[in-house]
Amino acid sequence: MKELGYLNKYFVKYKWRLLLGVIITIIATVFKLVVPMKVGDSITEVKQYLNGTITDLEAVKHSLLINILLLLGAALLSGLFTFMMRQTFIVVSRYVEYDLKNEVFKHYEKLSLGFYKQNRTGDLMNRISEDVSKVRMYVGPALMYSITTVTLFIVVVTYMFYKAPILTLYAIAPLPILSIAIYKLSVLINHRTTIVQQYLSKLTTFTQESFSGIAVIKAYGIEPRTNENFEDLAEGSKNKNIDLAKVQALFFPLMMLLIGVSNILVIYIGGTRYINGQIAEFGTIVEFLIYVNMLTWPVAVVGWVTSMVQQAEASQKRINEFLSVEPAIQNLTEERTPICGNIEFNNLTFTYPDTGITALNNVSFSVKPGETLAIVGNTGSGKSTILELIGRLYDVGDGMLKIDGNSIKNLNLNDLRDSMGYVPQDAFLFSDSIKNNIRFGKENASDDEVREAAKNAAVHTNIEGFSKGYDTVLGERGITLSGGQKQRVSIARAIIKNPQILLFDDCLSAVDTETEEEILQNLQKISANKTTIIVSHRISSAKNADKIIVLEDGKIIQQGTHAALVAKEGYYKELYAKQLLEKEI
Ligand SMILES: Nc1ncnc2c1ncn2[C@@H]1O[C@H](COP(=O)(O)OP(=O)(O)OP(=O)(O)O)[C@@H](O)[C@H]1O
Repeated sequence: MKELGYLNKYFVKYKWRLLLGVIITIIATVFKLVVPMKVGDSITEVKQYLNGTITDLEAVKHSLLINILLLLGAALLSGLFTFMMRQTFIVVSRYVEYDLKNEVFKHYEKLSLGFYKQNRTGDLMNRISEDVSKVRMYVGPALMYSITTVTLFIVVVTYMFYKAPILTLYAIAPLPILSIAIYKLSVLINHRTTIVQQYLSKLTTFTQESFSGIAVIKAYGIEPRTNENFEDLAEGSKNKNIDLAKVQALFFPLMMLLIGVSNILVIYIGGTRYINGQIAEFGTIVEFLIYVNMLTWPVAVVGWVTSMVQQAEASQKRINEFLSVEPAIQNLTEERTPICGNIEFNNLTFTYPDTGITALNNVSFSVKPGETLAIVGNTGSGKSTILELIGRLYDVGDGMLKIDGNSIKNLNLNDLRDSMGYVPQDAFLFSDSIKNNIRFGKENASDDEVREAAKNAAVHTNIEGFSKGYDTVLGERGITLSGGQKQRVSIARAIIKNPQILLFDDCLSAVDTETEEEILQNLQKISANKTTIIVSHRISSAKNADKIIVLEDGKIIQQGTHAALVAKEGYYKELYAKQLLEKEI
């Protein structure tokens, strides 16, 4: 229960509703008690009439009618309060589920990229959905059934003891066995359910991957092999489901068996004691039969609830594990720090903490507002790492990377990120309209602003070509954009933000050279007093930059303007010559 203690704050938050739930549960239980009492009374009266103890038939009939009305009233009220009880406990559990999901999601968002690399997306999703659902079972049904059981036990068993103590002992004797048996069975069911879920998750992942990669599967003609793999997984899943069904099928027969034993005991012991005159009223036997049946479910539930709580504890432990992860990147100042865009790398060496790869080695350069810096170099030479560090997606040692003369860590993280328009290497667009994807950079942008940004990113004409224009929906159920179109929508998203620093990570690679030229010219106008950094493999993207740096294995091997670099022997000149040749061919 240590881990579940985390939820106490939610119990405090919803204390009044929960208290109301407890009161309603007690009232519902008291009304439940009236039903067997009146049945017992009615049987006793009929028996007394048959014995001749009572002779007035009309009085018996009248009394029976009153009992029936009371019984009906009590049953209705008990039903109404049971309904209200569910409305309080189950509704509170849904509120807690909602709060917890939001809390976990917000925390996930704060965590840095390293966390996402260390943990699988499936795991993250499971903790926010499956695990939170299991925790809800503790807050809702487990709590509700525990309170019902305790109240019912206190009220019913006390009354039973008052009526016939020895018979009560015999009647409730098999109930602990029932509770333990159900607990054991629930543990088994939960264990097998977990296995079934694991198989289901494998099956879902396989299906999802197969359909995402359907083009590759068809192109390679491997449908039969894929079918076989699917069949194997489905076969495994089926067998595990059958295993689960076997133990689930035991649940009710086991309950029935133990209720049967209690019933037999009540009839036998009750009958004998009535004959011996140790029980005054015949109706008590019938009344006890109803009580035993009433107690069975709550007692069975003790076992079920125990395993539910165990599962919730395990799930909360998993949730707490992630909630206790501190974001590696912390905002160290609440003070506002507007950004001008003076970027300075000073003998910076950076090693990725998780892989130990040194991506940058003693790198120094600077770039001012109004300037464009181009970074070229082989794949894996550290170009993207430079942009990630400027965006503070990773932290560097103190003082190595300065913006506007301050160490990047001393800047307000929100101001820093607000001042940036970052276009990553793999353009990621959301399953939403093109308009909203561009607006992502500026939430309240007008249609005209969206259009203007798209024009500057040279994608306006393409978008107009779609029948629904800017309202065209992208993603799984929408249209698929070409690689170049995606890159340009992603550029429009950065442009519309009108940031002080523009970071383009090889985001023109899928665009033809003419369009590239058009975009670069537009960018020159837009970024007149902004700091722009363009990472590229193409000289055409770099040639107009104010400064160019060439990276190799994390080190700057050349720097200068295009004119200066083509005049010197080295990587840049070779690349230029090669790309010029390719263009001519
Ligand atoms: N998130 C990361 N975690 C660990 N190592 C990384 C990470 N990103 C990149 N690396 C490693 O750092 C080195 C530099 O990578 P980087 O992405 O900066 O190169 P790049 O020049 O941008 O390459 P490309 O042109 O292929 O995009 C590579 O060896 C890469 O494997």
